[in-house]
Amino acid sequence: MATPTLAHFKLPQIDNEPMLNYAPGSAERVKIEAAVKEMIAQGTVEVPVVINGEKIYTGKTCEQLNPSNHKSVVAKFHEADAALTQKAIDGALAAKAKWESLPFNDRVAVFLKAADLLATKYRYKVMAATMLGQGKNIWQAEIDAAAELCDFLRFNCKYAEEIYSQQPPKNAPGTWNRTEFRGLEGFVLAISPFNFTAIGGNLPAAPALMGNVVLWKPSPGAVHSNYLVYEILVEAGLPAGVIQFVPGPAEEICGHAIASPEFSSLHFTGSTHVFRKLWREIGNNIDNYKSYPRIVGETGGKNYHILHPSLDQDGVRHAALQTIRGSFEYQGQKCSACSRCYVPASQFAQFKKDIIEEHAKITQGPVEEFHHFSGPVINKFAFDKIKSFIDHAATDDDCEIIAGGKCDDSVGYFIEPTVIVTKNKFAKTMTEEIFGPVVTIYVYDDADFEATCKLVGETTQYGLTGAFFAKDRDSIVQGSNLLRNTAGNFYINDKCTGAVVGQQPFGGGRASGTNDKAGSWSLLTRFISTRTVKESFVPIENFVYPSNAI
Ligand SMILES: NC(=O)c1ccc[n+]([C@@H]2O[C@H](COP(=O)([O-])OP(=O)(O)OC[C@H]3O[C@@H](n4cnc5c(N)ncnc54)[C@H](O)[C@@H]3O)[C@@H](O)[C@H]2O)c1
Ligand SMILES: N[C@@H](CCC=O)C(=O)O
Repeated sequence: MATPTLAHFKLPQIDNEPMLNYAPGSAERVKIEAAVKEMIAQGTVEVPVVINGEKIYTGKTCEQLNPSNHKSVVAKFHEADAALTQKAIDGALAAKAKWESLPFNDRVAVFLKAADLLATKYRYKVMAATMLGQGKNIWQAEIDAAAELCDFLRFNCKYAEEIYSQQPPKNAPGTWNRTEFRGLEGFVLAISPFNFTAIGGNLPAAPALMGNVVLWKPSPGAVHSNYLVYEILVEAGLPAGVIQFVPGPAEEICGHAIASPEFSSLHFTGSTHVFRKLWREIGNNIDNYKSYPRIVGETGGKNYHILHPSLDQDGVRHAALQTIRGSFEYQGQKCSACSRCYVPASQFAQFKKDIIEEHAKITQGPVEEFHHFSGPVINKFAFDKIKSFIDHAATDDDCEIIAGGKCDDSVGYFIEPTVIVTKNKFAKTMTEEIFGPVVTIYVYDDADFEATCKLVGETTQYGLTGAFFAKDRDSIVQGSNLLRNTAGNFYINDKCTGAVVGQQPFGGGRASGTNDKAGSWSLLTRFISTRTVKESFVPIENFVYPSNAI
């Protein structure tokens, strides 16, 4: 039965999800503490593969460990394989026609409802899973699993509505022109990282909202929280098959999906080398696809803070505090985390003193000791990798560790927030992505500000985020111009992390990604294939034109 269109519906007002503050004794603090305790008491959770609404327990399982205490298994998840991936593709394609023909308001309602369920009924549960599974403290879990994910789900609806309202401005007499924003033919493959529950949710949800069907391969480091998000979408009314939840071996699942002629798009967030590998696989398979696949990927970074010589004492202190936050929040495991810092020689003594004094106030420990600013890194692989950077700096004559540097994986994967000062502008820790709580400072001559801006752009292959601290407007304009192509998200007198959906659309260029800007309308345009429709109302009477008259 055709669906009648009986009105143009207006979306509810879309605003950022208000962030709660979780001060000790507050109502929300009591609730999150209770949710964490309940989740610990519940023990290991079993997570299935979900295909066409069916929960599949394959029996081939993998464990997600609690990074604060690696003896504790957060989740045992069942793994899909190539055969199940094919079943997921077939099921998704079968679900597509009904899903994309659902009226826009009904599609939107699923995601708005999911956001409301997350903000209320499931807020503390998803936060607790993000804390215990991904090693976030309360505040980091709130800004990710509650606020950012609600914002993605809601703002996507607003942006989709704006896209749908873009119609041809002109119609010749007797005709009517329209634009349809179709989903892509085939299916989208969404591959998500461990570090943001919100990104996990957005990678499949954004294309699904635009009428696509999606295979979601979550990160093994975030399976529990991601599965809860999946269940919320289902409770909100997402039809079976529209998003297929397929955890398991990345190469087997993703390789099979990318080899399918029906593969229409990659929506990826993760490391640069994995994205490049996938891009190559897609390129190698180009003759077999029904359509040219859309490749969307947000990847690594080597983000910077740079201080201008114009800063006064307050400005330097502000930059030092923002550097502590930008480098060490969530143990530096944000793609946007500050990892290198350029300080003029005239300000270095004060900056160093401020950094060391503030660093001494950082406490670190398991996430269920709720007051800690710093927690564990995600797993043994990350621990060993980050430690190797610190070990390298410890033996490098050009480098001095001025704060932190200790690593302990006896119970959880703890790495002290570490500050290195280097004389080598191309030191290993100035050039390579570490993805951990390590920041390296390079001191430049005040007279070399312009050259240092050039250096910022030439030191790494990345271009994700950067922050510039300066006092007067002329310096701000100068720095902003010189640093234009070094970052997709550029901050003036603020830290280089903490982008908010609806406020700072997020993404970078160069090796940091395709810069399609998560949390904006432009990302959504990657998952649509427009159809232009012209309708004529009046029959023609002759095929010749006046100019053909003799
Ligand atoms: N630019 C951004 O917006 C952004 C946001 C978050 C994280 N990141 C980046 O993500 C990285 C950290 O996340 P991570 O450790 O989860 O990244 P990762 O690249 O190790 O994993 C990301 C996803 O890719 C999958 N994967 C790994 N190898 C694969 C393969 N061979 N084929 C197919 N899939 C494969 C993983 O299982 C996971 O689901 C960092 O580099 C960080 O900068 C970027
Ligand atoms: N919204 C986040 C994105 C981080 C990616 O890992 C930030 O800017 O901190």
